[in-house]
Amino acid sequence: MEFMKFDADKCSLCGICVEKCPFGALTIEGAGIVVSESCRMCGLCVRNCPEKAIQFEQKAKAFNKDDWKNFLIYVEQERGEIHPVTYELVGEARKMAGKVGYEVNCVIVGGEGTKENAEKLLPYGVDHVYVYEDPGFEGFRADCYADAVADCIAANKPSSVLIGATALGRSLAPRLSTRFHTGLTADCTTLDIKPNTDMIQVRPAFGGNIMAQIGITKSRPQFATVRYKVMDKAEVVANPHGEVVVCPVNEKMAESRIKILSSEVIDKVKSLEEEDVLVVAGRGVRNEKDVEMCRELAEALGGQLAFTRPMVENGFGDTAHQIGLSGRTVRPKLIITCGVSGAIQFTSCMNGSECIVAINTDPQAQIFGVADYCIVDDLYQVVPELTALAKKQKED
Ligand SMILES: Cc1cc2nc3c(=O)[nH]c(=O)nc-3n(C[C@H](O)[C@H](O)[C@H](O)COP(=O)(O)OP(=O)(O)OC[C@H]3O[C@@H](n4cnc5c(N)ncnc54)[C@H](O)[C@@H]3O)c2cc1C
Repeated sequence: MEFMKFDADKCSLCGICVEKCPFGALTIEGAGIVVSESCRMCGLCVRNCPEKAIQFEQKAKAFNKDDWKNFLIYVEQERGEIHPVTYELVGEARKMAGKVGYEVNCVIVGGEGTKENAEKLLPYGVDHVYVYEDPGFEGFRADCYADAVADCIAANKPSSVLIGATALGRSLAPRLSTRFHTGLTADCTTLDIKPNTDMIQVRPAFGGNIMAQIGITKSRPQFATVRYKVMDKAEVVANPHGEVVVCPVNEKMAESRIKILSSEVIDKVKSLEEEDVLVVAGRGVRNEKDVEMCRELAEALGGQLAFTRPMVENGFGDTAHQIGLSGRTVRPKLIITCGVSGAIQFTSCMNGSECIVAINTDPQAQIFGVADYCIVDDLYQVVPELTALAKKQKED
């Protein structure tokens, strides 16, 4: 551990630090103390050392970027299935890896069935999938999952680690970047790589007013989380060449301080990102009753209703159904916008949709710049007609 300093002359190898460490991060090896990535810098060893032989070292040691190579992607599992954001991360990593000659590797942690899931990644051109499978990893717990991924990072020294910006990913990524005393850029929307292997990480900042380019230039690995549905999914390759590597799991690694007393599977509601058809109500929709008119169209098409930000702010919908920089990014097969002007904060998060239909009375509305079908008309005429057509088609 780069930030802990041991004074071998003062250390009597009494073992008190090893005993006091709540994370099992210290071991006596030979004539010295070795600190692993499990160290959380809690300082208990420093406080308890009778010889004052341990100190925090504030300044980072010189490091060589060339010692850290390749991409590592954290593979999230959700009820035994690989989260689809993983394939998007693989796709993006493969593009960047091609520019600097890196491998694209993955790490997957979980209980029974994890190795089988690991095999599913090989057709997408992944070089190695490191598997940490143990009954102790059944169900996500941030502490022991972080131990396993940290073990993989320490063993393989990746230059960049990509994690989905999901609820679990957002819990795991900062824990890992803190352990390795390096940077994390959360919620990236674009990634690229320079010839010197520094990633160019772009994300909205200051509430979406600017797109910031962030670089982690003085440490490795570079951690980034990426929102689901922002990047293209990896394509299957013609000649997969990768391999699954089963990594040893010791008892300590799979041990969590979080005990799951009971769990209940709740009916999964499709998120906006997973939906194939979306109807968006913008400020051209005047009141609650008219919002229901748009909902009826969404339901007739077998999809969901979404909103622009002003509509959420006015209480017509919840934030989980808001599209845009301060909401969700979506790429459905069909999106119909009703009374939406097409501000950049909205369009930048839906312009990857396969088919965009826009209804707006203003022929100059910006939304028509990204739409495949432009309906310059009153939504109060068009929406009921579309709903009637969709219902009729269902019946036929
Ligand atoms: C930092 C920041 C972050 C933001 N994040 C988001 C975000 O995440 N999501 C988001 O949506 N916005 C966001 N915004 C706000 C964004 O800039 C726009 O203000 C917003 O998207 C506009 O919403 P709107 O299109 O519903 O309303 P308006 O811009 O008011 O557009 C209403 C449209 O309806 C049309 N219309 C009116 N009546 C009818 C009718 N009868 N039939 C057909 N068309 C009609 C009008 O011609 C008009 O074009 C953000 C802004 C900032 C500064």
